[in-house]
Amino acid sequence: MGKPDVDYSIYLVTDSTEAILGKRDLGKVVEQALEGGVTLVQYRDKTSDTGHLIYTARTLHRACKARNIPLIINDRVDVALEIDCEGVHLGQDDMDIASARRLLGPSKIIGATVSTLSQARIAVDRGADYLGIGTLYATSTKKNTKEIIGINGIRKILHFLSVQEDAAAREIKTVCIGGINASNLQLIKHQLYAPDPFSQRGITKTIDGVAIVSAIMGSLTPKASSEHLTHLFHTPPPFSTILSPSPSSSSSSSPYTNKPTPTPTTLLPSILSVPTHNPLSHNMTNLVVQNFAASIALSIGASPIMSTNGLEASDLANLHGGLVINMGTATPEALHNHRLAIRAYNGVGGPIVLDPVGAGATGARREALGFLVASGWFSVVKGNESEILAVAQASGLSFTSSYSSGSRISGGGGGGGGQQRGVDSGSSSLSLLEKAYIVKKIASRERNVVLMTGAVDVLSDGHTTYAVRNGHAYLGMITGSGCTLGTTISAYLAAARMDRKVRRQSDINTVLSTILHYEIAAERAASLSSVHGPGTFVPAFIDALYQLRVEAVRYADAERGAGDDDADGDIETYADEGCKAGVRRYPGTKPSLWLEAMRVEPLNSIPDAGLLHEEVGLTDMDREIAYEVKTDADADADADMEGEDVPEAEKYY
Ligand SMILES: Cc1ncc(COP(=O)(O)OP(=O)(O)O)c(N)n1
Ligand SMILES: Cc1nc(C(=O)O)sc1CCOP(=O)(O)O
Repeated sequence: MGKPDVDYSIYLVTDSTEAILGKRDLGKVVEQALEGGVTLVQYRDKTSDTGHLIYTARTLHRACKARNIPLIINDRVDVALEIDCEGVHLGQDDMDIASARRLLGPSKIIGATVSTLSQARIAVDRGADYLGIGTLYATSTKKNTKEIIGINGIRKILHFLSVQEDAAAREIKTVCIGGINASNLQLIKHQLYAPDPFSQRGITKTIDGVAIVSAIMGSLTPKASSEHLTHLFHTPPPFSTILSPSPSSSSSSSPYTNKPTPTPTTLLPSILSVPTHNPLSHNMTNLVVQNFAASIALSIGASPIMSTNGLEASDLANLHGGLVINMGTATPEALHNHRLAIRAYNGVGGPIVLDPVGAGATGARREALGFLVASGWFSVVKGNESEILAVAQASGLSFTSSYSSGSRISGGGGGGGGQQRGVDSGSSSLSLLEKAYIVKKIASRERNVVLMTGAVDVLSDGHTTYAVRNGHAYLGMITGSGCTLGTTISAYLAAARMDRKVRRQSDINTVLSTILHYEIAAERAASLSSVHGPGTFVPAFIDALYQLRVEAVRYADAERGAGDDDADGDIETYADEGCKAGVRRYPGTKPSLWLEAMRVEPLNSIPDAGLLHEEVGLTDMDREIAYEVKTDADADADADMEGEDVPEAEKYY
């Protein structure tokens, strides 16, 4: 008999302990889970004697066979042989795979637990059919787990398998295990699909399924729980619905070809969407910039709310706004609130901007970043060079520079290897291509937009990468210009999702529009004769943000043919006193628009030439992230952030 074609998607691993099963009958619970759609069952019983194991295994096998679902026996090759079920699952301390294969023959399924690259390699070589990779997150179901490897540990093993020469490694099935439940399944699946823009194949391995114990066996309604988990596995999370490309589309034609360079015409709709929809910009930002951020949001046509209370985040998330999480002055309590808000916005698909202020400065901040990254998904991550390098590390990436110093440039170090001192950006020793490579690699892995700010901003969504040369040095001399760019991006993303014309465009174009609005406003403000330095720059900058927004509305109106200052529609709404002042000062907006001042360079070919070194072992950060998730009880932020000793943040652009 040939090996069955196995669907690994929802892999039920049973548990007979009272803590999970209670007084219920194992067979009945498994029956209900089968009704709910689990696709594979493993009988795992660590305490019963052999007679009982065989008796129970037979009962379960009957139930599974009735639904054409394979039954796997944990640890015990003898029991599997005796009842002639479909296979076994073997841990590192169990019978070795090659011996099991000899006993069971080629038609049986053999799974192996792995938590390291070498274990994965050996399991493939010895003929395993699938790998149970774990422990993903710590779980009370199994207290003696050997190593909590977190998302990054699983990513490394998947990546390792995908770059092996042999098809056996590349094609072996994989599930992950440990702490998986309905609240994290979609995020896990999303995070473990990590296309590699620099891989010849364009796409790297992802998991074929999730192995679950307590979320089904401990449920009072195993059928409903299995149905729900099945649904979640096959449904993209709310936050990813506008992402592209899908895994299938990426394999046929390369998704990494760059789109045409944006033009004022293509960017204008997203500029207009903010005043049109007046989106909410929900700021969980640092103490230093709250006032400034609110003023900036108002000036671009958004509606700011500076709520740091996680308990009201779900109400706010339902108002279709955008959230900014800014770590500038994060405390343990703030992190706890951030996690609540991240979950609320992810739950409804609302955009979130992460501004990891000062993430490279201290261990506490790196931990905080790990905590946030493990809490959910961010539409955009923006930061200066050292902050983005810290994000790379939290994402399990480390880089070796071959262009500049030849040194290791993994996360947290400022300026190509030095320690970030404050939260200011410091100097850089990375070349533009190195920055582009790093930004593209993270964006591709996280499937979001990553923006590294600096004299030249670099942004990428993993497919398209741009360098933006607009802006003015005064932005780097005032407090909060980086933070308030985050606020501006949140409003733009929210407006894009509310706008029929912009909704389908990729987030990178929305972020690009935001940067251009922001930085061309800075250029304009700085050029005024009334501006003598950073002090006079600030009010002029707020004015200019406002004026550019008004001019864009007028320009669009003129383009549509209305042409006069008293036109109806959008123009009527925004033609207030300040608007008229703006127009008097900058007449002749038709037919040209300030967007024509954009200095955007598409970075079409970023070489792979040894820029990246992906670590093969687990980093301390991986363990930290895994630890943060394991304690998931939401009260855990407190202890983790003890010892925060960084002065209140001043964020320089
Ligand atoms: C799918 C899957 N993956 C991993 C395990 C763990 O197996 P093992 O290492 O043998 O540990 P115990 O289950 O025996 O505690 C598994 N059972 N299933
Ligand atoms: C059986 C098992 N093996 C693990 C490993 O890491 O090898 S973790 C685990 C228990 C998973 O239980 P739950 O889904 O309730 O978290």
